[in-house]
Amino acid sequence: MNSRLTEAGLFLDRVTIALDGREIVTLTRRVAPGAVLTVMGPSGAGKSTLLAYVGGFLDPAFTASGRAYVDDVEITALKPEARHMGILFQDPLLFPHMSVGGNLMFALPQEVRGRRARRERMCRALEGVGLAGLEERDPATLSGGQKARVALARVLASAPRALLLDEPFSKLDAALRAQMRELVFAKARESGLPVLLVTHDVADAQAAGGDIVEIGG
Ligand SMILES: Nc1ncnc2c1ncn2[C@@H]1O[C@H](COP(=O)(O)OP(=O)(O)OP(=O)(O)O)[C@@H](O)[C@H]1O
Repeated sequence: MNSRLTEAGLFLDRVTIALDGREIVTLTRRVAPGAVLTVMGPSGAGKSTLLAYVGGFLDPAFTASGRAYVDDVEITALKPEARHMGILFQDPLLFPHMSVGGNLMFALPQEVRGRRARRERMCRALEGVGLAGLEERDPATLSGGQKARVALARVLASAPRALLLDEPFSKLDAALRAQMRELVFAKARESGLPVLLVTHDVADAQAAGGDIVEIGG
């Protein structure tokens, strides 16, 4: 049954999402490890809805058919937490009552055992986004760019199998935005993570360098 699934990455097989009987998304795409599929289209077209489908948190108002796979494993019926998706939104959504390090520790997989190993993993994740030494900081004291990096480090620390990015750069100014997207795409390549990127910004799509899918319109 799985004979056609011979490649790693994210595979969306005849995914159709409908709202009130009307199809708003229909697509078949493969996203290779480290590659980015950019999802564009007008407001209300269904871009975030597609991410919700892949993440497993589609609102019951929608109906969906088709299948989703990560590394040849079907995830269509799995609960969100069993899909291991790394999700970034417009806002970094850091836990305000935890230090930067605490935010990362919280996201580490349970398989990373022992205080020392967990701390080491957390420090390495921070270092990986250029924020070594900031583990004790209160997130409220960070700049917007630093918060975005912590959010990325937290997602990467969770050992995701794919990244779902919903306008993650849109609140950053132009220079930071360019830096941040380069960092995200570099990390995705380094970790071999397929990426679904929702954006309105053509420059994001160009920087991503992968396929672009247009929804709606
Ligand atoms: N929970 C929900 N119940 C019913 N309809 C919804 C729900 N969430 C979204 N919608 C509708 O589904 C459609 C797709 O919404 P979605 O948020 O996916 O669009 P989008 O392309 O991401 O838009 P934007 O670019 O503005 O973020 C819209 O018509 C929206 O009004």
